[in-house]
Formats: sequence, C-alpha cells, structure tokens
Amino acid sequence: MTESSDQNRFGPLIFALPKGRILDEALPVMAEAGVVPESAFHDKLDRSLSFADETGTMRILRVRAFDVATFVAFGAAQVGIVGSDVIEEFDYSELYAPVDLGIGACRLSIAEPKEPVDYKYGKASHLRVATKYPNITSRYFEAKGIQAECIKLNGAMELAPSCGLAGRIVDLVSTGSTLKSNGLVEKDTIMQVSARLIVNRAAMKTDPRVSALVERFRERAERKAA
Ligand SMILES: Nc1ncnc2c1ncn2[C@@H]1O[C@H](COP(=O)(O)OP(=O)(O)OP(=O)(O)O)[C@@H](O)[C@H]1O
Ligand SMILES: O=P(O)(O)OC[C@H]1O[C@H](OP(=O)(O)OP(=O)(O)O)[C@H](O)[C@@H]1O
Repeated sequence: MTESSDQNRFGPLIFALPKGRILDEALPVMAEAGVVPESAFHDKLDRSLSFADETGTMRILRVRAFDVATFVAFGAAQVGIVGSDVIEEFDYSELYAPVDLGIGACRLSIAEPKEPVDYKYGKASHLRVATKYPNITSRYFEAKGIQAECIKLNGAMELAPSCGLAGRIVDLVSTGSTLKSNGLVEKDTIMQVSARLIVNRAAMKTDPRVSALVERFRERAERKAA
C-alpha cells in the first residue's frame, strides 16, 4: 500500500512532542529522521498546539513532557518523544519505547540536606519525600521495605526540605548545580534517564507508517552509535 493510501485510511500520523527542555535537542534528531515541523511551530507568538510537518502528512502536537506519554498510550498520538523517567512513572502497558535517542541525559536521584536538620518527618521507618515521581519513588522505597509518604510537586522540589515540607526529595539531576545551590546532596541514583521514541503498541501493529518511522529513528540511532 502507498503512503497516500495509508493517509486516506488512517488520517494524518500524529506525533506528540514535549514543549519543555527536551525540545531543542529533539528537533535535530527528528530532522535527521526526516520529520520537520512547519515554520509556524517555531513562532513563539503562535498559540496553536497542533502543527503540520513540512510534507503535510503529519500533525505535530506540542504538549507538556508528562502528557506526551498519556497522548501516545491512549492513541491520541501514535508517536512521541519523552524521557524514560516519564515512561517509568506511568508504566502504561500500551506504550512501546523502541529507540533510545541519546538525548536528555540525566538521572533520577534521592537527595537530602547537606547539613542534618531536626526534621519532624525523617525517621528511617517512615519518610516523607517530595517528588514529581510518586510511583517510581513509592516502588523504590517499597523494595527497600521502607514506607514512604510521597508529596507530589510539579517543580522546585529542592525547596521542600528547607521549608519543612519533606525530609528528602526525588528529582532529576544533571550537572548537580540545582542541588548544590539549594544545600542538598545526592544520596542514591534510582535510574539513569534519556529521551526515547515512544509509539502506541496497537498503532505499531496496524499502521505501516508507524513501523516505517520507527525504522528511520532506529537507523539514525545506529548511524550515531557507529
Ligand atoms: N536537568 C536535566 N538534564 C537533562 N534532561 C532533563 C533535565 N531535567 C529534565 N530533563 C528531561 O526533560 C524532561 C522534561 O523536563 P521537566 O520535567 O523539567 O519539564 P519541563 O521541560 O520543565 O516541562 P514542564 O513545564 O512540562 O514540566 C524530563 O522528563 C527529563 O526526561
Ligand atoms: O542537575 P542540574 O543540571 O542542576 O539539573 C537539575 C534540574 O533540572 C530539572 O529542572 P528544570 O530546569 O527542568 O526545571 P523545572 O523545575 O521546571 O522542572 C530538575 O527538576 C532539576 O531541578
């Protein structure tokens, strides 16, 4: 079947992209795999959230990093780019992450204040942890036999210990400068993180354009690794 008959049968292929910090690294990777958003995508004043690609056969959605996984898992987009931290947090069975794109490298770590503080919440048997990743955090502490109460924050986790909100945090670390600037030290790494191409499993099975796109990203990753 040709690409245009697939287009008629399935409609445009929908690609969900995170609008935050992964985006700048993701755009050149996408271009190398032949996916280039229309110029309006780069217009900071444009409030649209959905754009065409240069060929007019794809829609590119601009969504929040955590929402990329949800759009793809529910089939609202067939393909997306997201950090492995987000994939692990949601653990959607409908998501398949076939290609490590080698961008967005960081780690998810536990950190606590450099100087011990007299916490209300810090006994080894019952911890309070501020994080954007309550599922990963609960699983990590459960595996160690420790009961952890997770307080979900959406950013600025590093403030939680000094404000008495939680004794520890679980957050992403790259250079370590955010921890240092906020008087925290890294105690353990839960996982290494990088951005992945994700696809909806059902779409991968039924829409040949999805498997063809995965192949292009895979070939690009292999070229880079060679
Ligand atoms: N310091 C970092 N270094 C490298 N990659 C990072 C870093 N922080 C986050 N990332 C990657 O970028 C993704 C998005 O980052 P983050 O959670 O900070 O959201 P954001 O870009 O600020 O967007 P939002 O406003 O939707 O939260 C993360 O899921 C992770 O995979
Ligand atoms: O180790 P570093 O190099 O200092 O990077 C770590 C910081 O990067 C991320 O935040 P981001 O800058 O994306 O801001 P956010 O609070 O919006 O998530 C993360 O949540 C840390 O705060």
